[in-house]
Amino acid sequence: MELLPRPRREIAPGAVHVPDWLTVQEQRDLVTACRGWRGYRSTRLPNGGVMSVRTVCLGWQWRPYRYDRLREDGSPVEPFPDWLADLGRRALADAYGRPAEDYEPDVALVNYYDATSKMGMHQDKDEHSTEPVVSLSLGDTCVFRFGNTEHRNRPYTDVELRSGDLFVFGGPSRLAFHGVPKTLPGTADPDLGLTGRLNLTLRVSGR
Ligand SMILES: O=C(O)CCC(=O)C(=O)O
Ligand SMILES: [Fe+2]
Repeated sequence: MELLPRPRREIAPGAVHVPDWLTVQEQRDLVTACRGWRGYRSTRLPNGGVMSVRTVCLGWQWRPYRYDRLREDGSPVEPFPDWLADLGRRALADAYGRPAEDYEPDVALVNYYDATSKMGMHQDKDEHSTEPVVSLSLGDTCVFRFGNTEHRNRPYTDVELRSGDLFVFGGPSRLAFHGVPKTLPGTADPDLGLTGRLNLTLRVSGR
């Protein structure tokens, strides 16, 4: 039960957290869409590591560290739907308080976190574009660590991202290191019908 409204907050220049941005119905619809996308899998990294999140890409396949037309098994990538680009424009406009008609995201990473998944500190730097990243969270709350553009260590700010929250990072924060040190299992509203956490990041590939 939400008691205190959480304010919109600029975490760093160009990095804005907008709590409770999605309505409950929009969250349900997004969960349904996420269930429809096929091929969630743990990404294997060139250093031999395997990510603990399971990911499906839309529009372009992220194959660390580049975007590709095809998935690893040669199958086609799920299309990036027009409605998701519309949602991205609305998100950007609300986060920055300015029109965003020219924002044209063409790739999304949809990450599923189970109770033990995390994501290490990294930069989203495989896009050939300086356009912002739009992040939408569903299900379990997580600790989202938003750092600086220099390195993966302090200073950083830990932000709780809950279901329905929007986070946008662009401008001077576009290449800030960020990660998810943990989720808080069991915090999702049972009515959402999602065990764990989903995060969508909308990006402009620049391809
Ligand atoms: O799950 C999140 O909130 C962040 C995901 C992320 O940083 C990414 O997909 O690059
Ligand atoms: Fe990222």
